Amino acid sequence: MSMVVRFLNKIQNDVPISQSHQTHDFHTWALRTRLPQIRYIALVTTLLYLIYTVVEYTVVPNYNAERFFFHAVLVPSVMATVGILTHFPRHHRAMLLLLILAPIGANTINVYLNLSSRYFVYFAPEFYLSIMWIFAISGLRLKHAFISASSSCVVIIGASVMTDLPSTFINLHIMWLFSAFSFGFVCALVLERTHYSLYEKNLELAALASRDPLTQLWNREKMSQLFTLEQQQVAAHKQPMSLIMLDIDHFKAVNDEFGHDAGDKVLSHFATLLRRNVRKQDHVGRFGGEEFFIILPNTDGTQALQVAQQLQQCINQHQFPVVGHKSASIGVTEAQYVHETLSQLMRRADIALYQAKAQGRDNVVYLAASATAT
Ligand SMILES: Nc1nc2c(ncn2[C@@H]2O[C@H](COP(=O)(O)OP(=O)(O)OP(=O)(O)O)[C@@H](O)[C@H]2O)c(=O)[nH]1
Repeated sequence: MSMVVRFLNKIQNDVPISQSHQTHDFHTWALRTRLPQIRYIALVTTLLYLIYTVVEYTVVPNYNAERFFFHAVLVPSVMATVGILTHFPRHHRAMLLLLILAPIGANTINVYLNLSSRYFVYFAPEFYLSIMWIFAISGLRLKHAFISASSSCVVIIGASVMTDLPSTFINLHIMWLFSAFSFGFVCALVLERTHYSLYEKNLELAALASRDPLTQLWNREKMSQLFTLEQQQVAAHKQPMSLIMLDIDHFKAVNDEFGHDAGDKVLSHFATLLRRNVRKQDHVGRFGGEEFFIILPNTDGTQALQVAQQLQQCINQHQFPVVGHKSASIGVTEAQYVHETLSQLMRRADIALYQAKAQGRDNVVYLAASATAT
């Protein structure tokens, strides 16, 4: 079985998921999108089993309590539980386990109740429907559906060949099982691949929606989200957090003298320079125009001031395309308290930036929260 699972992993990874964490993210995302399907199919299956109980009562001459328990109580309650568990993310593993085991159980019950009875042919379609249900209807991902369907087939075929049913009938029965398995498998594979394309498109759209197209830095909305996430760390671990705001000096002159395209190139170079000279955990964004800002998690004001001074040095030493040397004015501040908003922090950094400009540009100014407190 492990070889088969490895094979399935390979097919899925050809999907083409390259990194394992991305595979994990995809399956988490895919499960979220399939939850309504799992919920409603579980509900419909529960109801159909109850109807089936009534029909079965009219078909089987010696209808007994055992049949009633399996088809009116056990299977419907398992499926109803699956449906209910879809509402509780903490229990999704248990839900999936039940969803994998339920069809194996239902098929084993069918084998137990009907295989040796002379009415077997009437009940055989349940096997074929069940295999299709596992792959194409249940909402299970390919690997889990494969485990559930192949285990069911082992039980069904194993029990069928041991009966004294005519071999021609057994051959036909296995043929139908094989057909249901093949159709179901292909259907689940195609569905999973389609899901993965959707997931990739989703990622692309999310990336487009969160980046500034010219510099590829985060845009303001994304910076806001990142700030909120970092704030949770600040609250949880009592870590400091700082903000740096940068504005290229006399940028209008670049556009006026060298044209808008040259201005764009300077902006892109400036963005790359910032990204390369901060830590991986820092978030660099473009505020619009020639203004940039950096969120520095786990960094106090003094450290942020040092980072800003290093950035100022890098900018001064850099030769920008077409225009050569450019400088920037920089405002620095530290978050004052846990619930300070990004706008409040930016306002303070902006005041510091304005002071840096007022002091003749190419300057770094640090503004403590207490300096603006009223
Ligand atoms: N090339 C280019 N220019 C832009 C872009 N966004 C804004 N600008 C220009 O950036 C310039 C900003 O100029 P100002 O705000 O007057 O400031 P400045 O000339 O940099 O002067 P100081 O900030 O006072 O040093 C304007 O000329 C805008 O047209 C952009 O995406 N590309």
